[in-house]
Amino acid sequence: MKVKICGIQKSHHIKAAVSAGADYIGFMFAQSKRRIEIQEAAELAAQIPAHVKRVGVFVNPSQQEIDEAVQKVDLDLIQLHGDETPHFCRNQVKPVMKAFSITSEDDFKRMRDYDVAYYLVDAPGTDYRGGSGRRFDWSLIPENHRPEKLVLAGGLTPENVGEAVTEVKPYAVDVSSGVEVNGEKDSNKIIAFIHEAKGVRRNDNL
Ligand SMILES: O=C(O)c1ccccc1NCC(=O)[C@H](O)[C@H](O)COP(=O)(O)O
Repeated sequence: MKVKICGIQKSHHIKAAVSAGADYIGFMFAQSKRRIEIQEAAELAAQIPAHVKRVGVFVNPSQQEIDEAVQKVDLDLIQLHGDETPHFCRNQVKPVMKAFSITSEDDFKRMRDYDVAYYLVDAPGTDYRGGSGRRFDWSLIPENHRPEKLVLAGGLTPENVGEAVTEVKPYAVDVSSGVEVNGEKDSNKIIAFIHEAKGVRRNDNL
């Protein structure tokens, strides 16, 4: 199981995520309490080994904004959380992970218009367009929805990610709020989440 840790802002959280086996690390460039400036993200990204993918998260960005972040942060993937059109997604220089808020089965029909590398399914945002810490009803995900391209997000935690992996069988799981304490990322939670998602037994590291 692949794991993406989103909204990282500190170097020691990158170290925790990388050492526990994270596959993707996300930087928030959109309006969010987790927002980071491009220059800061570039400095943090330099600490990420090449086998871990760097993801830039945007909401309705301009092309110029994406291009600048791709170049300065050396992004591997672009995550789009707004109302970006299929055409906009298709015309990016890096693979796109398009986020969809799920409230009904119809939301999956909308996805058919998009030809992207990954489809991230998330609960609807509250204050922002993502990162709400809320779960959506996983039973809305159609059985045949290309599991090799599905990224499950929304309200995942170290406690429920094992169940999510077994039930939904996505390509990857994505988390932000569930690895935070008092609104800040927490290294122990990051490590626990990655281990639970990947099925690493707790005493494997002893
Ligand atoms: O995290 C945010 O603050 C955010 C704000 C605006 C757009 C997207 C945002 N997050 C994107 C993510 O990839 C989150 O990990 C995903 O929405 C799940 O969040 P959570 O339910 O908090 O685990």
